[in-house]
Amino acid sequence: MSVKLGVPSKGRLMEKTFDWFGARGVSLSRTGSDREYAGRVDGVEGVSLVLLSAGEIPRELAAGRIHLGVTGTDLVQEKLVQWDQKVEPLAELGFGHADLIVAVPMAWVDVDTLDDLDAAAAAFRARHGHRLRIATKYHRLVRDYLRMGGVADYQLVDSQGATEGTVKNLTAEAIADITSTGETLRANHLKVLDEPPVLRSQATLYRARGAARDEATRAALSALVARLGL
Ligand SMILES: Nc1ncnc2c1ncn2[C@@H]1O[C@H](COP(=O)(O)OP(=O)(O)OP(=O)(O)O)[C@@H](O)[C@H]1O
Ligand SMILES: O=P(O)(O)OC[C@H]1O[C@H](OP(=O)(O)OP(=O)(O)O)[C@H](O)[C@@H]1O
Repeated sequence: MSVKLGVPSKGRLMEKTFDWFGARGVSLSRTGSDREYAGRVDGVEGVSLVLLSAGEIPRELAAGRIHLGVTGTDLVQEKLVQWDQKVEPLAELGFGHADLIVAVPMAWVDVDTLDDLDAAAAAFRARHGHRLRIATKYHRLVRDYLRMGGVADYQLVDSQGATEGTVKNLTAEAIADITSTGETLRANHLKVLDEPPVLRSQATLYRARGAARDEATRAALSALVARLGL
């Protein structure tokens, strides 16, 4: 069996991942038509490329269907319970940097910290009869962060995209999402809480723990990892 290397199939992470491997003598490329999710690996034996959504790579690693995978730290830590028992980070790749943050409307001049948010949430519930809504797709990470930060009286509402728009659309009062330049937040009149972020994320190469059970796959995996200088 060959080593299966999972790489994001499109978007911001794919090209930079190809560049990162290329700079280390391992050439990744897409084959076939623009729309065909097929690819090849040159420069090292016994490795095949699996093009996947970045969001699915954590699950594929945990299931052992791919041996190595590139995806964001945020997606691994959100999607895998006890992620460090399932995957091992081999290298931070130095791109795809983004912070997972909590943001509130700029107009909330009294809310800058988690303590302020907790007070605002209690006041909101007293006034409106329902809990303050925070829109996010990072349910697990955000719930843990708010619990540690002492924020109690809120509810998470699911948002799988365009999360910053939920406040304007009146489906949430606050959001928790990834930001890099901050432009999307500013354009939607939101400000980041003056606290450490929930998580600082970047693209990372992970190895599936417990994958590569046969000797040939283990040897090919070791050769690839050595070739990458890890
Ligand atoms: N603005 C940004 N700048 C840098 N990195 C970002 C930004 N937004 C998201 N990311 C990172 O890119 C990675 C992939 O996110 P993305 O939402 O594109 O994946 P996805 O949901 O699997 O996409 P798709 O399902 O459309 O393939 C995540 O790790 C995320 O942290
Ligand atoms: O700080 P910025 O540089 O403005 O980037 C942040 C935006 O980028 C991501 O969205 P993406 O483009 O992946 O679209 P999405 O809303 O569909 O997730 C993220 O969810 C933010 O909305």
